[in-house]
Parts: sequence; C-alpha cells; structure tokens
Amino acid sequence: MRILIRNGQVVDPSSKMEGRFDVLVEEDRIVRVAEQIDETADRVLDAEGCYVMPGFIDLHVHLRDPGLEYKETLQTGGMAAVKGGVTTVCAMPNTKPVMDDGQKVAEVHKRAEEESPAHVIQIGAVTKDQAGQELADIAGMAEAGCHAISEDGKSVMNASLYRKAMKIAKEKGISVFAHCEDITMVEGGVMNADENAVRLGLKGITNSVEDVIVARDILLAKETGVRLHLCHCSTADSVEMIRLAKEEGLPVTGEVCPHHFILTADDILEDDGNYKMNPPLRGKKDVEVLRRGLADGTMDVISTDHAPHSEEEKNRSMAKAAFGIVGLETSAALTYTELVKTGILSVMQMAEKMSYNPAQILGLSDKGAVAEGKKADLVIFDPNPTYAIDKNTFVSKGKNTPFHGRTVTGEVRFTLVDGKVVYEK
Ligand SMILES: NC(=O)N[C@@H](CC(=O)O)C(=O)O
Ligand SMILES: [Zn+2]
Ligand SMILES: [Zn+2]
Repeated sequence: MRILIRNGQVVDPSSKMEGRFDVLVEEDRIVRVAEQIDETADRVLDAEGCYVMPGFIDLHVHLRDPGLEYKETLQTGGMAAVKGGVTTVCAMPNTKPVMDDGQKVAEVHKRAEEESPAHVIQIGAVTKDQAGQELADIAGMAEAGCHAISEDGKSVMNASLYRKAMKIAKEKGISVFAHCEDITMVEGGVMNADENAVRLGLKGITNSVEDVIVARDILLAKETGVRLHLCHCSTADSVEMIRLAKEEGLPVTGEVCPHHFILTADDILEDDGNYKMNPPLRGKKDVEVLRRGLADGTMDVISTDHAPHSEEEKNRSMAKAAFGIVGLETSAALTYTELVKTGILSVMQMAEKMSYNPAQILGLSDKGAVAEGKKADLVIFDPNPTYAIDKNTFVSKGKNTPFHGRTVTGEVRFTLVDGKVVYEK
C-alpha cells in the first residue's frame, strides 16, 4: 500500500524544517519527503492548504477499559483519538482492575491492537490497586511495554514508597508520570479556592495542594535520577519549579492541558459539573504563566487528560460530580485557535508539544517526525474552517466538556496510523 500526500505544508519537529512538500508513505513508513513526488500510489491525499504533521502523541488519556466500559472503551477512545489527530495514546492505569502487573498490561496491549485505531501504550500503576501501600509489579509492567508508571488520579503520599518505585523505574529505564495533589490538603475542595468558589458556595482547592507535591517529586527525582514527567500542571509555581529543575539539568518535563491554558475559574458562571476537573481551573496569573511556560519551552507537552464520564456522573452540582473532562476530539483545534492563531506558539512548537516531545519522553525514536524512514503516523490538519464545538458530534462515549458551543478554528482532515488512513473527515 502506497499513499501520496500532496501539496501540504509539512511541519517536521525532528529537523525543525517546515515547507511545502509531498510525502510518500509505503506500508507503515514514510519513504520520501520531497518538493515534488510523481510516483504512482494506491491513494493520493490532497493536502493543499493543510499542515502535514507527525501524529499527535497524547501522554495522558483515560480509556476506562477494562472495567469502566460505560465511560469509554479501547475502541471508542481510540476512535476519538484518531478523530483528534492523535495516533498514540498513553492510557492511565486507573481502570477496574487497576493496571498493576505485567499480565494485565500485556492483555490490554494485545486487545488494543485489535480494537483501537490508535496505538495504545498502557501506563502502569505505581502501587498495587493504586492503594498506596505496596509497590506494583513495576519490572513486569516495564517488560510488558509500559514506558512509564503513574498513580494518576492520586499521588503516592508515602514518599519512601514512591522513592523505591522511582529507583525501580530508573533501573528499568522507564519514566514516572506524576499526578501532584496532596490529598491531606484537599479538604473536600471541588474547584479553585478563590472568590468564585465563595460565590458558588463550593469548597476550594488551593494552589499549594499541587505545588507541595511538585516540589517533593522534583526532589525525589533529583535523588533517584529517574525521568519525571509532571502531569496536568495548573499553577504558576509548578511552572517556576520546573524551570528551576531544568536549570539544574534534571530530567524533568512538564505538561499542560488545553483547559488549563484556556479557561480560568472566572469562566465558571454557574455550578456546572462540566467545569469540574482535577486539578481545577485556576486564576488568570496561573494561565498567563502556563502560556509563557509553553512558549519559552519550560513546559514541554500538551496532553488532554481525556477523562470521560457518564452523563449521570457529570450532570450534578460540582460538589457531587466526578472530576474530569474529555479532550481528545478538541485539543488540536483548541491549541491551534488559542495558542497558534494568537501567536503564542508557532505551528512548529505545536507539533513539538503534541508529538515530538512526547515521543522523546516515551523513547519512541521513530515517531514524532515527518521524515524519511520514520513511522507513518501522520495528521493532516486544515487550519481554515471555523466552527462551534458540538459535543453531540463526539465519537467518545464521554460528552463532558466545558467547551461545548465554543468557536474554534482548524480541524483534522486525515489521520494515518502505520501508513493507513484510519480517520478522514
Ligand atoms: N483529571 C481528572 O479530573 N480526572 C481523572 C483523574 C486524573 O487525571 O487525576 C479521571 O480519571 O477521571
Ligand atoms: Zn491526574
Ligand atoms: Zn488523568
């Protein structure tokens, strides 16, 4: 099977090259990138006016499979991914059962090959059943292809146990993805602790709930030498601490989700469960610092923290609703609209943060690039159409988004995984 992508604006973050090129794909590889390719192909895709980027790699997704299939499955989550231009997702381990040993991970990897149109990399839990008491089978999970461990959904509050986990991860050459939340400080909070929480009569979550664990985890990474990736950073001080860690040369990276670089708690006009996520929407200064951190390279990754829940779990007061919002089908358009069109990031930086940097963090040297010999995981993104986000068009089972009705520019036209068109508009 040969696919020729013609006349697109190729954005290759691996070489920092951008320009109008044709791309020839043969089987699962990119075989040529050149100004004009006249070879025959089984299929020609017209990318005139579009960007041809490496498929997005989302380091932070909840697929809910196994056990919570009423929220999402490997199949529906995979379909939502490729519709959003995402060709590889990292699936967080807070499933039922929790992904805490090599056998469970191997099973998901095997099923995903059949069921998901996007590549799935299962992330392993840090502790058994995410109970925070006993270490999970980290070695077995590394063996089964976990590129990282994470206790996402909570922090490992026992620092000694976490340090042991980090040492094993370091030894096995895998990363730690950290959800930073000191659970003892949450005190029933459901949104940012500010005047909006007071207005809505809801309990607040202060910035320090995140910041104290970011500080702790960076110090533990410094001691153990493990590669640490900080998930869904929401505060100004998280960015500043990552900046300091990088200045010291520590292998620390940071991620920001679209909702955290777009919305503030001021956008929560009424008590609506679709604005409830962990960490919560913060203040204006935090959003400014997150954006600046993305622009200056302190923050390496844009991920979604795609967290689907049922209508019933979200259609309640924020006091009672589940934490989390979906993101796979909206992140490219939101990022393009809010960061690229506004001049905060170049389209090259968008490709770096949504594909190349995640590939580097996972150690996937043949992904995150539009270059000869690399994997043909590609997205063709049209930066022209302007439309309103409509949750009723989502293929994800989750419709829980605060972005319903928001106007964005840009949409995914084609997504290729392993050289096959798996989504087309
Ligand atoms: N982000 C969320 O609000 N929820 C996530 C858990 C998590 O990412 O911490 C979930 O699993 O629903
Ligand atoms: Zn989390
Ligand atoms: Zn998460």
